[in-house]
Amino acid sequence: MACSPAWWQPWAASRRPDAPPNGWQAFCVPICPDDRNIVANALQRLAQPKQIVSADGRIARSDGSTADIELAATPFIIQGRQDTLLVVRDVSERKKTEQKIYHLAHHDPLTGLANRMLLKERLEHAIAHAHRTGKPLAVLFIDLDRFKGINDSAGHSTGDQVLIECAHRLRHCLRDSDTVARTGGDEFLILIEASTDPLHVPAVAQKILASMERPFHVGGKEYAISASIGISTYPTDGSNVEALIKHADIAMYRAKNEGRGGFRYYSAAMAAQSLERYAMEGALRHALERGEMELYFQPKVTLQDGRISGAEALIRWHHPKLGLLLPHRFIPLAEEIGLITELGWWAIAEACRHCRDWQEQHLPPIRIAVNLAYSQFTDDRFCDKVRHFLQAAKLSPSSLALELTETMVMKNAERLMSTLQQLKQLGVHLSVDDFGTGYSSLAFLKRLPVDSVKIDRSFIKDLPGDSEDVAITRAILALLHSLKRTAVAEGVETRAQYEFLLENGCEEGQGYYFSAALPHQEFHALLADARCFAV
Ligand SMILES: Nc1nc2c(ncn2[C@@H]2O[C@H](COP(=O)(O)O[C@H]3[C@@H](O)[C@H](n4cnc5c(=O)[nH]c(N)nc54)O[C@@H]3COP(=O)(O)O)[C@@H](O)[C@H]2O)c(=O)[nH]1
Repeated sequence: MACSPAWWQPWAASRRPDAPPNGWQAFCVPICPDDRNIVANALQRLAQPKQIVSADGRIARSDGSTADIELAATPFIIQGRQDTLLVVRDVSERKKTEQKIYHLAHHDPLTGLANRMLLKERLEHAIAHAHRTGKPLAVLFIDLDRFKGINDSAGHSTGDQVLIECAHRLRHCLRDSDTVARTGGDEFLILIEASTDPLHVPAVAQKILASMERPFHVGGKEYAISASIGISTYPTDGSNVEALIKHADIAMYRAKNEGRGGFRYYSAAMAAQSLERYAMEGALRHALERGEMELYFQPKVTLQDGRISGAEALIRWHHPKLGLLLPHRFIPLAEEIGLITELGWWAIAEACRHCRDWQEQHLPPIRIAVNLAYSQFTDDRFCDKVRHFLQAAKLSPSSLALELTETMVMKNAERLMSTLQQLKQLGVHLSVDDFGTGYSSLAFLKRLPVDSVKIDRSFIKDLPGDSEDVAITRAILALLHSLKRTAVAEGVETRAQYEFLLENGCEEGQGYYFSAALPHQEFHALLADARCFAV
């Protein structure tokens, strides 16, 4: 066997044997010991005539590093004698590029975690292994709670830093043999293999939840999020990659719906509910274009004289199969799937149109109130859009009231303050809904440019019998009066409640004692009647 001098170069001239390299043993010297068998095995296949064989291996460089090589052996016959031409190429650069491409294709560029493709590959191997060994495995589907709020309020680069830190914390909660993947914006999948201890997976889930609840520090500011986790296990919850991921996802949705910051194992009952949810989602996406949404109107009454001062527009859905649905059956879903903004603008346009119609028919003038969703209100052009809808309906801004919950305002007070001020300048009436449930400070309430505050029905419910609610309601009324805000009591259901509120100076009330929410024709009739609710 004769080798060209180039074969020895990378390995080191100084280490070249004195005698010219000869024979298989000598040829193998530069090849890394671990790879010699691979090369030898490949060359043995040359025993088959006319066969070209190739093999990959590594050679040791003089500096201690290694180079990737590719060997191609071609048998040939010269003057009746069989020989072999062995061509060896340094393919280190090509290998590096291949590895780079593989890494890019299998990893998330932001966090460096595995991506969905790699997770699926590993899960497929893990399922095969679990099938052979009988050791179960678990898939954890993690979705961050309130992450979108960070992106919306602090910007995407802050959001990115939070995601990087999340990835770091997740890795710390797991063994090296487990796989953590980022599979979407704020979604992560984890593969836990060979979890024979039944307490191991819930313990990991708890550890992850605790680690996500620690505050995140970015750019000198502190951010709080939590995580919801769904868990599926092999073989109980599925026998293939798709089923296990889908079922962990369903369980995650359940964890989220049950209050966030927790984990749930998948169960077959969840699948049925999830099908129901998908059907509901599909129907909701078409409800507006199919004309299935309707606004109902509940009167607001001036307690002193019993006259209708306004109405709250409350959305209803005529579901083609389920009949008339109240907002709690579909508003949370509309929020989740991003449809709430469209529904919200439809409600504003529709409420303005009805209010203008009543004015044109010379009914007693009233102000129409519409509920806002948080995502709708955080739109930078919110005020311009409101102005546009008012102009389109030819309605004066003072005839429109917008209701925001206290929790909504507290979520991002500083950013929303400027929108509130713009709306105030426009002349729209602003009202804080569900007051008393959101822990806003008195100083904060004083700064809020709102006209009226609705006292949450939980304080009204047990009036006047419950001494604590009596004290709280009196305190809220005194506070609102000193801040010169109009007080509106929600959920007034009895005459005793009405009298208590009237005696304590509450200006307006809304509730079944006066009227439930009504379809627009019935509300029109009530208004035309110039009905006075005072007794
Ligand atoms: N973003 C949007 N949210 C909307 C819209 N329309 C409604 N909503 C939200 O749904 C919440 C519930 O509405 P609804 O089921 O219609 O309930 C309202 C009343 O029917 C109910 N109510 C009224 N009087 C009483 C009463 O005496 N007792 C009692 N137990 N319930 C009563 O309260 C709801 C109105 O309350 P509030 O808004 O707090 O004044 C609704 O609260 C909105 O959050 C929409 O278009 N967009």
